[in-house]
Amino acid sequence: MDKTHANSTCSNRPDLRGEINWIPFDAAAFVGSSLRFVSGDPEGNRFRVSYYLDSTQHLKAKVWFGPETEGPPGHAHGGAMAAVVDEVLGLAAWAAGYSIVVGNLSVSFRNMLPLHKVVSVETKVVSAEGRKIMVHGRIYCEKTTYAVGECLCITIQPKNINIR
Ligand SMILES: CCCCCCCCCC(=O)SCCNC(=O)CCNC(=O)[C@H](O)C(C)(C)COP(=O)(O)OP(=O)(O)OC[C@H]1O[C@@H](n2cnc3c(N)ncnc32)[C@H](O)[C@@H]1OP(=O)(O)O
Repeated sequence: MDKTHANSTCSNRPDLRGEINWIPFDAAAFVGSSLRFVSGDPEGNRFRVSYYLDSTQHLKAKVWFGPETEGPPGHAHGGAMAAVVDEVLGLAAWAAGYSIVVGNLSVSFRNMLPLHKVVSVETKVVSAEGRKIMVHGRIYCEKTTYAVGECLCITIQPKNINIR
């Protein structure tokens, strides 16, 4: 059997269902419909994304990396992984109640991510000091970590961002 078809959680099918105890999170209802770059095209060939909150209210995402995310042959572009980390970790801060933009993003690429793969993204708001909200996260599937991110978010006045 093709290894990539060996189990349903890492299959080639864009199965974006959440895991047990994850509840769907409607990002557009929360921050508006501007998040088109990563999660705005659920039928497209770049990314397909579903958001969830886990039982501890941490934001999670299931992400399919489609053929248009290609960088190295057959694998995701580092910028594609960074874009996912940027959106998901930034959104995690919003989901935790902070109106932010991302001020600084660090992404460490740990393994090449095959195209057509569904992976998970986990997030955790690790600190909030003044206007600085630090969010950590990771793109992974089962025991494989593809990228690790550290995202410094800076709070802004909600009136300074036009949510639509
Ligand atoms: C509805 C939207 C939903 C979005 C969901 C999230 C997903 C998308 C995530 C993104 O991609 S956001 C887009 C990419 N980010 C940007 O375009 C941000 C561009 N930068 C800015 O707009 C400003 O630089 C920023 C609002 C971040 C800060 O400007 P301010 O003038 O408001 O703050 P200031 O420069 O006074 O800094 C405030 C504090 O933050 C710190 N800081 C600001 N920018 C920083 C930075 N880049 N790195 C480290 N620290 C930074 C700064 O040192 C200072 O620390 P202290 O209070 O301790 O002195």
